[in-house]
Amino acid sequence: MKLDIAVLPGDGVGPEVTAEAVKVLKAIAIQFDHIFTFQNGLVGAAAIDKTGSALPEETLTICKNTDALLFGAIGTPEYDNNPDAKVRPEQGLLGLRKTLDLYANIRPVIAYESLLNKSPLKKENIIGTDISIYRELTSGIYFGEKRLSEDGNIASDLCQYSREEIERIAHLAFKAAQTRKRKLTLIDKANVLESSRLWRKIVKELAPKYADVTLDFMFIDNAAMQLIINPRQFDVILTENMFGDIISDEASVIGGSIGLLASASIGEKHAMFEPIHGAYTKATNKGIANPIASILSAALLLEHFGLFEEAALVREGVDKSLKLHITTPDLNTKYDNISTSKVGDFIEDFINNPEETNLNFTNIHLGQSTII
Ligand SMILES: NC(=O)C1=CN([C@@H]2O[C@H](COP(=O)(O)OP(=O)(O)OC[C@H]3O[C@@H](n4cnc5c(N)ncnc54)[C@H](O)[C@@H]3O)[C@@H](O)[C@H]2O)C=CC1
Ligand SMILES: CC(C)CC(=O)C(=O)O
Ligand SMILES: [Mg+2]
Repeated sequence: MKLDIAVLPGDGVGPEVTAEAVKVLKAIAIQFDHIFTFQNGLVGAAAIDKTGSALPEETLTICKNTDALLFGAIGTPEYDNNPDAKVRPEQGLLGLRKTLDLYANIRPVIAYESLLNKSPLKKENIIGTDISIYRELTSGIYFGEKRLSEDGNIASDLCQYSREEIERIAHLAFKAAQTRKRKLTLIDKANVLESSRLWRKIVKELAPKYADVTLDFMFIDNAAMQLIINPRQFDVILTENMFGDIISDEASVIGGSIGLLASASIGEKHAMFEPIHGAYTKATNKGIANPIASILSAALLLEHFGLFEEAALVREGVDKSLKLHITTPDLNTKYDNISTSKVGDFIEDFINNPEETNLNFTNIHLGQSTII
C-alpha cells in the first residue's frame, strides 16, 4: 500500500516521540513492502516562531492533501503563562481538528498485565480494564463563542452542540460498542446543562437502532469517581469535547502512564493520529518522554487503513518492550537509562526480527546489564 503521511511534530517532546513513531512506520513499510512517504509540517509554537501563525497555510495544504496525519504535541510555558497572547499554539491543533472536521477522537484505555503494579490504583480494581472513549472533538465549549467584557472583568465560553454534531459521533460509538462488549455509557451533566440534555435526548432516540447495545448514562462527576473505583464497568464511553479531554487523562492512570495513551481523530475525509498527552515541556530533549503513545497512534493509523497484521506486529513489539522493561523512566523501576529513542529502537528491531523472541538486543546497553 502507498500512504502519504503528514508529520506534525509540534513542540516540547512532540518531535522526540513522533520521530519514534515514524521510525516504527518505516520498519513496517520495509517488512510488508509498503511505500510510506512522510512530509513534515510546522504547527504550534514552532510554527508561530517561524511564520507568526500556529497553523500556517503551507501546513494546512500539506494536511489537506495527505492520506493521514501523525501529530506530536503543541504548547509552551511561554504561552501557558501569558493569558493575553492572541496567537497561541493550541490554535494549531484546534484549527486542524476543525478545518479537517476530525469530529471523533477515539482513545483506547487498557490495563496492561505487565504494568498492573505501575498504576497507583489497586491491581484487583483495574485488571482487565478495556475502555474505548469516544470524545467529540470539533465542537462544544472549546469552539463556542468566547467573550471578554471591555473592562476585562467578565469572561464566558459558550458550550453549544447541534443535533448533527451529536448524532454523527453517537452512531460511531454505538457501532464500536456492537463490536465490543455491547455497552455504551453517555457521560454528561444533564442535571445542569442544556447541551447535555440535548445529548441525552438524541442518544436515547438513536438507541433503538442499536438494540443489541445496552445504553446507560452517568454524570461526569460520578464518572470521574467510577473510573477510579471500578473501571471494568465501562466498555465504550461517549462524551462531549471537554469532559472527554479531562476524563481520558484521568483514565490514563489505569494504564500506569499517560505516555501510553494513543488516539485517532477521525472525520469523513481526514484522519489524524496523536498521543493524548501534551508537550511535557520540562522533559524536552532529555530523552525521558515515553514514545509508546505516539507509536500506538501509528498502530491506530495502520488499522485505519486496514493494515491489521502490521498494526498487530507494532502492538506485539510494544507488549514485548513493556514486559522486558524496555521503557522510559515513567514506567521503569528496573533500568534507569532507557531513553525515548531506545524504546523506539527496540520496537523497530522487534519488527525487523519478530522471530528472535529472546531479543539479543545489541542496540540497547543497559548500563551493567544487556538483555539476552
Ligand atoms: N495534544 C496536545 O498537543 C496537548 C497539548 N497540551 C499542552 O502541553 C503543555 C503541557 O501541558 P500539561 O498540562 O503539562 O500536560 P502534559 O500532557 O504535557 O504533561 C502532564 C504530565 O504528564 C506526564 N507525561 C506527559 N507526556 C508524557 C510522556 N510522553 N511520557 C511520560 N510522561 C508524560 C508528565 O508527568 C507530565 O508532567 C501545555 O502547553 C498544554 O497546553 C496539553 C495537552 C494536550
Ligand atoms: C489543546 C487541548 C484541547 C489539547 C488537549 O488537551 C487534548 O486534546 O487532549
Ligand atoms: Mg487533553
